[in-house]
Amino acid sequence: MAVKYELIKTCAQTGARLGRLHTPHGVIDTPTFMPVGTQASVKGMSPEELKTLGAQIILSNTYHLFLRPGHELVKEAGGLHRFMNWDRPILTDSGGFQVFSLSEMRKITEEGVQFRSHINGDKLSLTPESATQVQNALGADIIMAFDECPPYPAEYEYVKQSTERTSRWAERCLKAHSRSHDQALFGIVQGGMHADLRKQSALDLTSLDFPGYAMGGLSVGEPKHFMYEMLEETIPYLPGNKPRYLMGVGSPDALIEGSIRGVDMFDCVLPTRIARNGTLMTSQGRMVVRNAKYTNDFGPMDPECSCYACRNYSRAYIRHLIKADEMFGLRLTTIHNLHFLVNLMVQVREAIREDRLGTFREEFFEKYGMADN
Ligand SMILES: O=c1nc[nH]c2cc3[nH]c(NCCN4CCCCC4)nc3cc12
Repeated sequence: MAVKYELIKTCAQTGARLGRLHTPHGVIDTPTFMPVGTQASVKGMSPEELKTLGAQIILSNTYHLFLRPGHELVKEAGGLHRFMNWDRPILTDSGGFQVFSLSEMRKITEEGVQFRSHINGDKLSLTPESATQVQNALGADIIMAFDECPPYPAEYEYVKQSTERTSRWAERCLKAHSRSHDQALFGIVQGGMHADLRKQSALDLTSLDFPGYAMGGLSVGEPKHFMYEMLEETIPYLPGNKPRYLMGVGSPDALIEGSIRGVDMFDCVLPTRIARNGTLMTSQGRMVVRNAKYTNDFGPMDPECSCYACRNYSRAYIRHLIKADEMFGLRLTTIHNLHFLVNLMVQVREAIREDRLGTFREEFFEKYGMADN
């Protein structure tokens, strides 16, 4: 098994676990946050800067790379690691979610999904087989089964049909997955906000014995407590010796709450996306550095932060760069936000090691201010 999960310990105070995920391109300490590099680049970041801030694995998107530049070109370049000069682990999402969140004119059948490219309107399709073959060509260490992420809200009957189809698609992905690479194919549990459908989906997928399991269909606009409830309804049916990946989740509160419930892997565009409009995650909560009140503030963005941006630049300078539309400003806010979440997971792992993640949660929320950001 080229990708192997090693459970180190479970937190005595919560259901969190400390682990290490071994992959062909290196080891990942879990729980982990994965920066998102949708089009084979974490926007504005060099691989060296990502390593300096502590990123151990990054995510890229099959949908985007399938549309542009095409998986054949990436394969010809020697695969995604070579193409983007990132020699650590990569995970690729399978494309189903992006088809529904980005493309026009979609048609979903048992075969797969037909859609129009959001770039040039070309009529395209993805199936469990083709999405798996594209990911085999891209060469990520961890690839995802092709699934449907039902919209929220959705009728129970629709979610039931969609979830059962996703289970059939998962089996087709396993059959299509070429074993010639050392890639691990993870299954994605669906089931909407319905405990019975979540349980059935987990049982269907674990019967196929994937090396890891994602929980999809969440972080789609539902209230956060629904998401946490669905984690509690799903995780008991997933094997303890395999990693659990909560897709699309990246606010500080959700990373802590998800870790407490036994999630090992997270990804989200949130830190990089809000950085590009000058919003920062700091130990004192969210801060909009382009706000006029920072015009003459010559202190660091976050006094408690040790990132390159906070050690070398002031709020006034970064505010100026953003107001002046200088690229460097957004690079600094991105460096900070990514470092903030990667470092938050360092603290979460430390708290698990010391059996005090419940206490850490209280202390963090006290300073950061409550959830939903
Ligand atoms: O069910 C899923 N299957 C495959 N990939 C997914 C990716 C997902 N990403 C999200 N949520 C992303 C939410 N994100 C929050 C910050 C702003 C942009 C949207 N849910 C997901 C579910 C899935």
